[in-house]
Amino acid sequence: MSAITVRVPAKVNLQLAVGPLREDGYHDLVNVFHAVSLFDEVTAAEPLDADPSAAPLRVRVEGDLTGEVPVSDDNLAVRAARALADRAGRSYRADLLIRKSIPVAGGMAGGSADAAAALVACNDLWGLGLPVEDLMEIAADIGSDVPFALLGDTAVGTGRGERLAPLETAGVFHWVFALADGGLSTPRVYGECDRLREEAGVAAPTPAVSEALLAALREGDARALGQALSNDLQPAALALRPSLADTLAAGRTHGALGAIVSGSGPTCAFLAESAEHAHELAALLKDVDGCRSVVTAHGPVPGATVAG
Ligand SMILES: C[C@@](CO)(OP(=O)(O)O)[C@H](O)COP(=O)(O)OP(=O)(O)OC[C@H]1O[C@@H](n2ccc(N)nc2=O)[C@H](O)[C@@H]1O
Ligand SMILES: Nc1ncnc2c1ncn2[C@@H]1O[C@H](COP(=O)(O)OP(=O)(O)O)[C@@H](O)[C@H]1O
Repeated sequence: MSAITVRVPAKVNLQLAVGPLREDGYHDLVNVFHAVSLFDEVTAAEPLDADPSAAPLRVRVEGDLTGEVPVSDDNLAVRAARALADRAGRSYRADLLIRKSIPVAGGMAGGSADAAAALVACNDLWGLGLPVEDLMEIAADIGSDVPFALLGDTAVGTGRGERLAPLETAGVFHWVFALADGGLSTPRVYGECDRLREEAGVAAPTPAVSEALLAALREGDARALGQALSNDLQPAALALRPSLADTLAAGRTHGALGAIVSGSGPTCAFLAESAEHAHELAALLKDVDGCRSVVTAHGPVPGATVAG
């Protein structure tokens, strides 16, 4: 096969419990990931030119507002492909094309998604046949959120978020995402979370999964899920981007079952009662100040998958 395309979802964090800062610079987490139907696509193709002096891995990015995405070796998809080639012990070549719909630096793990998609696409293109367990290991070295983009659906991540256990869920949940202008840096938001805790004299709690959240997921109870959503990074994201408080308030006023910053933000996630309610809510939210655009999506959906 000379080109493989992989579709990979964004995530929203249903619970993000942030524990103490570890010596390695990461925080211990309980991170309940939920994959939603907002997708990037990554195509890995055999390079057409046979120039041996050309870079073995090249990347192009298409889509709106992709200015912040590096097209160098720093691109997470390139880093993932390189790590896979290193594991296979050979200098493989590929041209990667990323079609981005997931907001950049938006707290929806778009870069991690592209890395996971590149692993699946190159594993196939290069005929390596590595099992998903091996891809998971490589994924965790690229970033804490990358293993979940391989797995998809709904799962709880512990450690720095890379150790995953799938969660039982029932039914479909309907979401509205309010995308903001500009991104927020993940390390900066974690740093602000530590600073706010220090300022308030509050010790970081040991993270624990919410039983109410697990029950809501098991029962497919959107109303209970809306009540159980929580994000310890939200106060930090709001401190760095105060206008998000207005976006969240607008969603609640318009009847969202739950309103939360997605991960490190600045995307805000709203849980709706139905697909119809999600579309109504989206129409009402699109004129809120500071909101660049609004998209609807459902979850859970599978992780990185070769397109048919
Ligand atoms: C906050 C979350 C929630 O799912 O995602 P985003 O909302 O940014 O997408 C994740 O924890 C982001 O995971 P990811 O974006 O993969 O981060 P990594 O590359 O592993 O780490 C980037 C930086 O974030 C901080 N970091 C990340 C994970 C973690 N458990 N503790 C941390 O303190 C560290 O400063 C680290 O250097
Ligand atoms: N393929 C990629 N897509 C998006 N961002 C990337 C990618 N590769 C590297 N990056 C860098 O990673 C940063 C965070 O990206 P992203 O995963 O979109 O955000 P978040 O961590 O908030 O979910 C971006 O600002 C960008 O500089």
